[in-house]
Amino acid sequence: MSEPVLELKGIAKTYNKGKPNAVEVLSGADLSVAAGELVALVAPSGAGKSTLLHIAGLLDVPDSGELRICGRGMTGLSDRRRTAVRRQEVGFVYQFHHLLPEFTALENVVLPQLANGAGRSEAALRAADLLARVGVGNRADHRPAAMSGGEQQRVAFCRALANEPRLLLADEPTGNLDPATSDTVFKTLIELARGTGLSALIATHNMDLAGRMDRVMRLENGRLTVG
Ligand SMILES: Nc1ncnc2c1ncn2[C@@H]1O[C@H](COP(=O)(O)OP(=O)(O)OP(=O)(O)O)[C@@H](O)[C@H]1O
Repeated sequence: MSEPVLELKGIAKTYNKGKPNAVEVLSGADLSVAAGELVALVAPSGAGKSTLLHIAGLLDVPDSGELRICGRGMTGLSDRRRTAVRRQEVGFVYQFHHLLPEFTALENVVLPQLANGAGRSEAALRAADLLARVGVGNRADHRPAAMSGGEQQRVAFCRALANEPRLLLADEPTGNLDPATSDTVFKTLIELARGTGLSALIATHNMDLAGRMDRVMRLENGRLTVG
């Protein structure tokens, strides 16, 4: 069997450590996500979901514990190496799309590829293909403000997958949408993930949506348990 794409072992994180306002958020979180596996992350508000996703995506560092991405240990890596791993192996989707407002949908999906060394025409082809796959090919020349919330979020998925990451991390990716749009957009995300064979850890409050994934993990009291 191939090695896990994401492995967390004993991850601990306390904000403002040693101060009177210290907040212990993670206290030994363990998780392993296999290649091609889609895992839902459910947690009460404030339980540390975003903190966990930021650590898994190399945007934050734990106080202790071990993080491995695609079999490689991340402890002690320089900022430069961490940025390179994040750019190549990890895609992020947030609750709000965070697309660049002055660029079109296509350009928003092209730019991360250029930053990763791709040529312009190759990047444009891939962007157009991704946009078509999630049903917004006809919005490629629109700026974010001229798209619906569901369309903006579909473009955000494409941007997250632009550099063919092995791991997708999503923090309530449809939390900002009405229930019907959320449902169709979430389905699109799952189909896209399944179609590209990537692994994903997707936080959601919606148990119905979580149930469509391979496994549900619950974050509570600083630890992860089977949901
Ligand atoms: N930079 C910070 N400094 C101090 N405390 C923080 C910081 N970031 C988060 N926290 C606290 O850590 C806890 C976990 O925050 P986090 O954002 O990870 O939770 P969450 O599960 O994503 O919450 P929500 O579902 O409400 O978005 C919260 O109590 C929060 O107030």
